[in-house]
Amino acid sequence: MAERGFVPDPLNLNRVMPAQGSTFYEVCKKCSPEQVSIIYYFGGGHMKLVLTIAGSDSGGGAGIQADLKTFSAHGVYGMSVITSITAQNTMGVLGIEDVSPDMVYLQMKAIFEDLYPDAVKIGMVSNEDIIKMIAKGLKDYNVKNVVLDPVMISKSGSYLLKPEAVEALKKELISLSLVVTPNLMEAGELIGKEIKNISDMKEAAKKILDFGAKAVIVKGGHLTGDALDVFYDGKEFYEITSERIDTKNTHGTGCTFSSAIAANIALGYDLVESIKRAKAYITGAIKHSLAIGHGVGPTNHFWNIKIREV
Ligand SMILES: Nc1ncnc2c1ncn2[C@@H]1O[C@H](COP(=O)(O)OP(=O)(O)OP(=O)(O)O)[C@@H](O)[C@H]1O
Ligand SMILES: Cc1ncc(COP(=O)(O)O)c(N)n1
Repeated sequence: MAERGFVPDPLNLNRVMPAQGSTFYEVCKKCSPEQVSIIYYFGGGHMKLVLTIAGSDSGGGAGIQADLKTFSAHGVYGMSVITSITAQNTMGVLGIEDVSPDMVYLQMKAIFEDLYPDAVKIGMVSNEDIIKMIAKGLKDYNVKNVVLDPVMISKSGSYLLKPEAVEALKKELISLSLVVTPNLMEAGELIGKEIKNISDMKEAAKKILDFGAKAVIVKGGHLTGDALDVFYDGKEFYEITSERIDTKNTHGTGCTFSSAIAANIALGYDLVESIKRAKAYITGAIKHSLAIGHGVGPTNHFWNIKIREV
């Protein structure tokens, strides 16, 4: 059944695709979270572009790999600036090798001078020199719509940001961001106080906003009870909640959530709506997470896309 320029998926896979030549693109508003909810636009030339500046996770569950999968699951065109290469799997991080700051800048130049993104997500930034170079790139190319995930320590306990670089992250990147997405520990590091409850989360959001971000969402994934995140934009607090899913397979949740926010911003949703959509997406990705590997398995980035029944 064709509607508003869309035709049914020719493979009859319960997915809707745009009619040839259509310029219409949107995420399906009618679909329930359990249904196929992405409509792909294949008309060419109209895809939104989203960039991730982050570390590579060889295991594919977090970092650049999670970000690009998330972008694809939202029907946006994904690009990457790699800051560090990690040798990593579901059990831990075996090693980290940082990319040189000059090479980080060159990747940014290559992208911004040709494929200017509609939104940018920043994840693992590793050290002070890389942070300064990213800040320079964002200023040189007047980059807006930055979603900053201040990644510090992996779930498996490895430092992904050198502890002495926390100040540089605060000083150089937060003020260039549309929204910052710390988890409890990261919010605590940024404000120098342990975060234990919702009232602490609100206090942290306020203080981080004072560092110059336009908005902050403090994620409560590591609390108990419902998975409650606190959003603050300087005017209002929103508590964005979902059921807590009982699974150990949560590798890359933060990366996936922040990338989904960036993808939704690129698609044209306002910040609060982008966060609500990203929350629905990460909740589904955790619900359908993958019990692969021997440790903390990854989320399922394509849970909402029915590709083929097997
Ligand atoms: N078990 C869970 N059930 C439902 N939602 C969850 C669960 N764990 C995390 N979340 C949600 O996932 C999103 C990411 O939060 P989380 O606190 O896990 O980020 P993070 O610690 O930065 O992730 P990462 O360690 O992968 O960087 C938030 O919206 C959070 O509420
Ligand atoms: C390259 C990279 N970036 C981010 C994370 C955080 O993800 P998690 O906390 O789930 O390990 C990671 N492990 N690796």
